[in-house]
Parts: sequence; C-alpha cells; structure tokens
Amino acid sequence: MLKATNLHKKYDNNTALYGLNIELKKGEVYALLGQNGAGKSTTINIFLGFIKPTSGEAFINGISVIENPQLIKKDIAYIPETVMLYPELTGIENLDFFSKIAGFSYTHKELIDFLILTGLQESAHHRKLKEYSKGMRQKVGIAIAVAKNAKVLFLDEPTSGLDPIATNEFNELICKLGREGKTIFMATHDIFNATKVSTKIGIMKQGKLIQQLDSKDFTPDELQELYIKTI
Ligand SMILES: Nc1ncnc2c1ncn2[C@@H]1O[C@H](COP(=O)(O)OP(=O)(O)OP(=O)(O)O)[C@@H](O)[C@H]1O
Repeated sequence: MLKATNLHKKYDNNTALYGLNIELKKGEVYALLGQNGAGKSTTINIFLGFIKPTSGEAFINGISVIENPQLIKKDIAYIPETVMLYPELTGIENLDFFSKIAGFSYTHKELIDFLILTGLQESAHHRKLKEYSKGMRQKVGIAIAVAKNAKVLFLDEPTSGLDPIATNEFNELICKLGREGKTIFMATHDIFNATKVSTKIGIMKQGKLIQQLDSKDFTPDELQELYIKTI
C-alpha cells in the first residue's frame, strides 16, 4: 500500500535522506521514530507530494507519488500535529465542507456517524472549532480523512500535547482504523505509544532507517533501551 524505494533527498549541501526503503501492507500502522532532524517530516512530505526526492521512488497503492501527485491525493490524508480547520465552523460543518471539497456529499446522519466513529463526544458536534481542544480537533481531522475514504493516513506527532485519556482514545481509534484496513504512517517521539498503537516501528538516524521492528516483540522499556543504544 505504501512503498519507498531508495529515496534520497538533498537540500543544497544538507542530505536529509540517504536511500530510504520502507514497505507497508494494507492495515499496517507504522511508527517512525528518530531525533529532531532525522528525516521523518521529509519522508512524509515526499509521500504527500509537497517535496520531490532528489532520487528514488515513492508509491501509494502502486501509483508513483512523484509522477502522479494529483492522482494519489484522493487516497491519502494528512493529520498534522495541530489540526487547523475553520474556527468559526462547527465540527460537523468542517467535516461537511472538507468532504464536499473531496467530492463527497453526506447526509447529516452520515456526518454524525463519522464523528461518532472517532469518539468525538456528541455535545461537541455542533460547537465551533475554536472551542475545541487539540484532541477534539484531531478527531475531526481523522473524521475528514475517513469521510474522504483515504487509504493511507499520515500523522505528524499525533500524541504530542494530548492528555493520557485523549492519548488512549487516539490509540484505540488508530488500532480500529488499522483493523478496518487503513494504512497509517506516523512520525513520533512517543516511544511508549509507538509500541501500543503500531504494528511496525522504524528508527531513523541522520536520514537512514537503521532499525525496523515488529512492535509486538517489544515492551515500551525494551524499545526505549534499544532506541537509546541505537541513536
Ligand atoms: N527546507 C529545507 N531546507 C534545508 N534543509 C532542510 C529543509 N527541511 C528539512 N531540512 C533538513 O533536513 C534534515 C531532516 O529534517 P526533517 O524535518 O525531515 O527531520 P525530522 O525528523 O522531521 O525532525 P523533527 O523531529 O524535528 O520534526 C534536517 O537536517 C533539516 O535541517
């Protein structure tokens, strides 16, 4: 569903990626770990079509992101660390607006069902976005991704700044989406949650993927130990 083959990215004199190879199947949840500047955002930005690699290939569902950036847009969604939506619109109005932009027109009931799926409390559906917490905005962002029927979701630092309850709700939602066949790629510094939510973990250092692990083989403490030794 997602594949990077020998991706290189050079910014002037600075090489951000050195031959990155990643392959994810449908329904996999991938957590990419690495220190600041390791190349995580560069990787995501290439898949999103925001930047072009210097060389190498990136594919979503077998389609080259580099050759067909417009074609893959319908299959992907990006949920940044802070989801920015229209502050004066309610949760349901934002969802309706962005679904329509993506070419989907849903009934009120269908829109509510997407928000319920994300766990957004019903009392918030008709409140303006400017009154939402970070976790609530993130749920609307994920509802928009599901409503546009994205196959691959990219998330940047999804648990940063979330309280433990919101983090737990986020983890449950991501696991559910993975079971339903969404492929999820997240860049994170949160080692503990990476083991809770992902099926695979990658550790990046200075533009190279230096470890790829099956999450089920590691406790958070073991992963932390390995991470510190590796980095
Ligand atoms: N537009 C740019 N121009 C020049 N260098 C850049 C640019 N964007 C990123 N870089 C460099 O590329 C390298 C990788 O950066 P990247 O943002 O991908 O790291 P990251 O792992 O996402 O870091 P963080 O955890 O801080 O978000 C860094 O050395 C960074 O300085």
